[in-house]
Amino acid sequence: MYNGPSIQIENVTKRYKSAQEDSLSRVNLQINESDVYGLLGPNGAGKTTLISILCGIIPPSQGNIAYYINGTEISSQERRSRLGFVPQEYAFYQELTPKQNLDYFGAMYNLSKAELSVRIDELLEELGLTKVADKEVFKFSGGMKRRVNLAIGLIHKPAILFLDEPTVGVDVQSKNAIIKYLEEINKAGTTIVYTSHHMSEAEEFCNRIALIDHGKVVAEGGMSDLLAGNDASSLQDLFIKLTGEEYRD
Ligand SMILES: Nc1ncnc2c1ncn2[C@@H]1O[C@H](COP(=O)(O)OP(=O)(O)OP(=O)(O)O)[C@@H](O)[C@H]1O
Repeated sequence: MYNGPSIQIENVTKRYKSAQEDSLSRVNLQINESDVYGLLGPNGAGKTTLISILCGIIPPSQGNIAYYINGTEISSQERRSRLGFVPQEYAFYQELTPKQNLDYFGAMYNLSKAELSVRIDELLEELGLTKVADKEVFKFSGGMKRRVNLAIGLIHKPAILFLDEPTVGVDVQSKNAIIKYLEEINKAGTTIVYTSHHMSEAEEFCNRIALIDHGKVVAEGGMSDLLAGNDASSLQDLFIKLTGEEYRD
């Protein structure tokens, strides 16, 4: 399978309007097609800022990002249909059902009615939501809501999927189901970029990570190389070694 670069991030810097400091400073990273790539770091490190820039929600102040599929750079017009984003906040309408939500968000992409209907049934099935497909989402547990959020980000079968804390606030069963599903779509060819505060989850799930602190990349590489190179017994151990034990409130 081709495994060239999927995303090239060059010198990306972000300073929010009216901020005194950069939230990201000269970030350079390469993410490859087969990667499950973790953006990790303490509170306020710049993870959400970086993932929001990568999926095009906010612009960088400086720097450049290029996206590739099978070695060909994708144009800015194509990005919307090839990139997918699952935000930390719920991105759906609580008073609608999963089916209605997926219909609504699916209509924003150029899918035919028939294609959309097949895709919705497929996602509901794969994410264990078929039985509740016609119930309003506000009645759902945290885990079910997370799975609806995920289904919406995947409705157009993106080649590159960004997820900001996709398993926050869910029980072990839903967390397991979400990670297993993401592993499956990664094996089938989807590049995954994700942020998380769950170190054991990230250690198992990601093959590569960038550790970010105060807007800068402080470590980057393959999970096992990084652990061995820093004499760390676990990702949590590495994290504490490189970012310290002080609170980041
Ligand atoms: N809209 C904004 N305007 C000004 N500053 C912001 C804005 N959003 C984030 N910041 C600042 O940028 C820095 C990075 O924030 P960001 O949310 O990217 O961190 P994070 O690593 O995702 O943190 P967390 O783990 O708490 O979600 C922080 O200092 C934050 O206060």
